[in-house]
Amino acid sequence: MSSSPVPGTGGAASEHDAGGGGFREPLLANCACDDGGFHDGALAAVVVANSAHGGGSRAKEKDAVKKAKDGYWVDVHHRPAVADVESGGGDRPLLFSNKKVTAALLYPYRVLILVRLVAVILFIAWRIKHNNSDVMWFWATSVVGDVWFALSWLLYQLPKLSPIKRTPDLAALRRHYDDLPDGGGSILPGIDVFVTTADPVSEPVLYTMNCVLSILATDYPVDRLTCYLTDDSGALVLYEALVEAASFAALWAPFCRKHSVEPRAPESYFQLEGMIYNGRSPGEFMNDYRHVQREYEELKARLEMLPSTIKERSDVYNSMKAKEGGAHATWMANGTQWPGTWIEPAENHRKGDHAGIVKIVQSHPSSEAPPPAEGGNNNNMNPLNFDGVDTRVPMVVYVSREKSPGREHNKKAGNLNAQLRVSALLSNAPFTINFDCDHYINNSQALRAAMCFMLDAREGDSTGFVQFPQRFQNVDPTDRYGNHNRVFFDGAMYALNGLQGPTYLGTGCMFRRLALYGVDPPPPRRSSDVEEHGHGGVTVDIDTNKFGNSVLFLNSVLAALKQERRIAPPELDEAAFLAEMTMVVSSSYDQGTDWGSSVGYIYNIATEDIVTGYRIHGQGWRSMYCSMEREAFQGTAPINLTERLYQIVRWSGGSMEVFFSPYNPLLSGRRLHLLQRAAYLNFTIYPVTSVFVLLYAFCPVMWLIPAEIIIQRPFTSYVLYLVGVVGLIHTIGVFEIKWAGIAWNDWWRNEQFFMIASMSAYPTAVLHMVVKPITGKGIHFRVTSKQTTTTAAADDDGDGGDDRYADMYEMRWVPMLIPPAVVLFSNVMAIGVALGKAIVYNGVWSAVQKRHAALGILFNVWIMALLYPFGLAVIGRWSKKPGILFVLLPLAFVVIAAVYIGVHFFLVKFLPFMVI
Ligand SMILES: O=c1ccn([C@@H]2O[C@H](COP(=O)(O)OP(=O)(O)O[C@H]3O[C@H](CO)[C@@H](O)[C@H](O)[C@H]3O)[C@@H](O)[C@H]2O)c(=O)[nH]1
Ligand SMILES: [Mn+2]
Repeated sequence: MSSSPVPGTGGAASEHDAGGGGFREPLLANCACDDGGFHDGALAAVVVANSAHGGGSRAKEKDAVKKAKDGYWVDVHHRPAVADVESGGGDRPLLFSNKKVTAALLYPYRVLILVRLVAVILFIAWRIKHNNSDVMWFWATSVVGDVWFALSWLLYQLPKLSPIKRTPDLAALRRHYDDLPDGGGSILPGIDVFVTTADPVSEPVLYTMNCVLSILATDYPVDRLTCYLTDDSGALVLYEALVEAASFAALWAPFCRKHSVEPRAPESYFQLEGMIYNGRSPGEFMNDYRHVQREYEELKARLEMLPSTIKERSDVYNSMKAKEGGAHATWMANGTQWPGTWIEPAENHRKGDHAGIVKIVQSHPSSEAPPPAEGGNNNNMNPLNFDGVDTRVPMVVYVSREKSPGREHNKKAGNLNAQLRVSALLSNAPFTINFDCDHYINNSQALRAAMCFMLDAREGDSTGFVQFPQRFQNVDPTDRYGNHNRVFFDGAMYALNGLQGPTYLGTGCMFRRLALYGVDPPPPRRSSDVEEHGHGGVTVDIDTNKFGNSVLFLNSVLAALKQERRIAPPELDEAAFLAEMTMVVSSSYDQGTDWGSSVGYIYNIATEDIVTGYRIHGQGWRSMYCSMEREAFQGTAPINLTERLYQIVRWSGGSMEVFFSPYNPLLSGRRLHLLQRAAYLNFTIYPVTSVFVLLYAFCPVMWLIPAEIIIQRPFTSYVLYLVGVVGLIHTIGVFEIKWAGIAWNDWWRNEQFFMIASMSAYPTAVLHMVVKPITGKGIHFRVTSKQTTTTAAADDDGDGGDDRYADMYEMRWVPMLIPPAVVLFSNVMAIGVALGKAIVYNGVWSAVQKRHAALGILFNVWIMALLYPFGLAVIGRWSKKPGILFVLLPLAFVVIAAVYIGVHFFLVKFLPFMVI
């Protein structure tokens, strides 16, 4: 396919400008997600507000930012005739448009990269030539460090040379797949949606159910969608919560459809303050809204009560059965014992030791009464008027895989694989999408958007997965701990999008089922090939060694290869079918098969996401990064520094594990694009950089010793070179910020977090790798804490501020925090002492010495600036007052300088031989 840029002319209708039948503009103008409820006044204002934008100035501001962002991108024009012949796609539509960075921005960006490359080479050559240092071992190590920095920067930078942005064309998808002229309904393919949860305690049930509800109410044909929740703890609470959520969905989903509500996660929706009504029935909105909100409050109350409801019920049953003796079981509402974990743990009923469970919570809509004909459906169950609205709810399935003591369960990857197999038996949709339980669908068009990429005429068939950016809703406005990660999500990922595609990021990713099964992409079709269904031209061994011992599962793989779109469960003797489903989630199913290696999500690596994406790319599939005007998904991020760093340990350690695995990007992945390979290589080695960063960070200590120690002479040229190469990184950054459409703050936070992690999380991960051959233990997948301290820490400091970010001010000291603390402390000391020395030796120091001192201090200040968020974390709740460090630090410098001067003159007088 060839393409030519024609700036300024519109390409295919984009998600944003799709008119009429397409996606409407975001419904919400002003979504300050404050805790405040929805007052009647506000509600009235909503309905009246209509086009008079509630949050006018903010909306305008947003518009301006958006324009500025898009101003740096131009359409890549597609010449249909060429592509159609090449792809053999015949009548298949183009479903997305491409944009690339404008030449005016891209070329200077590339030139700067080249300039820096040259500068770095000159710098290293200069250092080697001037091997003159007061501490030679340090000199040698730092030269090695500089070479490493250079290589790792290259691996990081080269894949970013030609970023691409792609916008799904939802209107075209509707035209070609939904509103078919002959009234044939929708021909969209099925999607199996997976939600994983580790347990109901570390991952609040309310979040998980909101995730499920956002799926059940999303805009996709209900009979093509199945929602699976896999509970890795086998807890009855989660099963019953799912039952409750599915039944609430019967009200929630039609309400969302009728009033075009966004987002379709009720907790977030009911927190919205102002919105423009965009549905079809403004007159009925207020009444419906109040009714649904009341019902939702009741659902929440029931969810909260579940543990005690279950406990009380179980107590009653247990006392009834007391005479028969036996353990204290946990009982389901229907009077049978729960096969999973019990409140009072017992043999075969405790965490890590329980049976596999598959329960259909809500059956497939086809097995129920057909949707109401126009004007129908005003039954007693539903007091609202849902005339003409599809009131059906997609199929909902609860899964908990079997756990046995002494077996490796492979954490999230194992969980997802079990889900993949169960779904193959039940619905076998050709596409799957998975969510962490703390993420929800924020844009009800998101699944359709992903489908635009999967079904596109050009690259649809070779697209293995479609990844969306991860966005977070609970991060403080200053993003103190760099949770938004925009440099990664909007920089690195758009960059890869111009190569073979973004990496898999763990959540919000739609997969082609076959790509997950380890099947190769189909060979490019030529125009002479006839349009055929099925995965033509690829041979796959479908055997039990590869896929395991379930005949039904093997059949499902065959069906998937033929692209038979089964979505309703096969008709089979129910008992036998249940037995087979339980078998595919048994804890031994994977053993001796390719699950976890060449089939499914990959095992034994803490970042199952990166490596699974790598495996799929290595087979030649491509992936797509899907950006939407209204964020597709939202999730939560750890806003507590300790938690955040644990997460980084897992990511960086997991990434390095990839290097020492069969998925090493230097050696494997036969069909990887060269620069894509470079990017993956960078992912697997970047934490090593921290070893050298740490070394440099300790340099300021030299101020604390009496002698002047110069690590590289001539020192002035050295510092100037450093300023040059570091300065160039930031100049390149200025360009990158522009095309990535991010703020300077995002960039700076990223720099700061790289530094903080380089002193804590990354070296910890490196250490893990070093001792791994001895201990045999990999990086532990520790579930990221999601507990909100909002209620616990209710404003006890009386400052009246909101405590939404209470968790941010709590730092748990753990060993990995020692190095940054030492660096921070020695920097503060060093600056203070340097100040004292400058005063004491005023008039004694030569001009050169003064210059050296000034340059040294420059370095200290730089490190302090990078460590700023860490400094805030250290002072805990004091950091609520912005800018406090700017008072505290100078104070500390002055005190230290004074102490230094005092000690100095004391020594001069009494112990002259010890003068410092
Ligand atoms: O034994 C386990 C452990 C975790 N999970 C699930 O895995 C998901 C992610 O776990 P979390 O602790 O929230 O990890 P994060 O640090 O938030 O996850 C990021 O990093 C992970 C890789 O390290 C990716 O898998 C995630 O998608 C990505 O959001 C959650 O839904 C968990 O329920 C399980 O199902 N079983
Ligand atoms: Mn998470």
